[in-house]
Amino acid sequence: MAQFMTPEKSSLIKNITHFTPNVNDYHPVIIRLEEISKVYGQGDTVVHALNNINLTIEKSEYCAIMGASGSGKSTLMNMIGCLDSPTSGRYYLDKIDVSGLSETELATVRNQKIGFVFQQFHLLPQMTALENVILPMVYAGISPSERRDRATEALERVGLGHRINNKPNQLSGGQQQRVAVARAIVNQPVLLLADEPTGALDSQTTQEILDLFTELNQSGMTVVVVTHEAEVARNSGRIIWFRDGQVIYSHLSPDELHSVI
Ligand SMILES: Nc1ncnc2c1ncn2[C@@H]1O[C@H](COP(=O)(O)OP(=O)(O)OP(=O)(O)O)[C@@H](O)[C@H]1O
Repeated sequence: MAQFMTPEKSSLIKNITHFTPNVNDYHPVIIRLEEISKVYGQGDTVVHALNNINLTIEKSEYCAIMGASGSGKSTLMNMIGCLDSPTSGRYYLDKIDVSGLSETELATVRNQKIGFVFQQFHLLPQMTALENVILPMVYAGISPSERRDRATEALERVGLGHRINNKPNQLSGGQQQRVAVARAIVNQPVLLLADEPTGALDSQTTQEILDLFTELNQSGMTVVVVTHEAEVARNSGRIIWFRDGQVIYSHLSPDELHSVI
């Protein structure tokens, strides 16, 4: 990734504290949360949205985060995605201690390390599929000629090589989510982080997106999906179950899910 960084971004990353890696580790830890808490409000209105979370996710794992409404899933997703900072605790993403980073540094880490997929796709309507996928590479400082090649390749990978010049309103919901996945993977992130990625899709299209996640995971991508849907969680290899801001089960298998819901 370093060759794609602008000099400013490269120096930012150099200043970030690194977690000491275990060189013999075949499954490097991509996400390590140590005693992470997130507290909103104070006094009578205090909410412990995350309460002393310890969690690790290794490279090439495919995890689903589940739990009742209000259990802390979105707060955790924001934390893992470097969109919010914890009240206390440490978070290491790909061995970088991100807990104490500034907004600018967090934005750089997000751009380089994480691909996001959201329920509502969040594509820019005036841009073509290709231009939408090119966008994160502009922020990453990649040369214009390389941007086009890589965006085309990413769209081909999600099965949309024939629709690269279509705008979002000329594509189905499933196709728009595929564009969003192409945009998420184009900077070769260490983590694909999806928040209710099939919430706006019908069951057939849901399966297509789940198959795409499986394929990406089988090629080595670490995938974390926040979901309410058992069907989506069962597609993963490991389910993390939340209740009241705490991890109740950290390693449920898809077969064990029926005993919890
Ligand atoms: N900005 C905020 N200010 C105050 N309380 C908040 C804030 N954001 C979340 N909370 C509270 O933190 C707790 C966890 O919320 P969170 O949104 O993480 O849950 P969730 O599991 O994602 O819920 P849902 O499935 O309904 O999206 C809830 O009690 C919520 O009301």
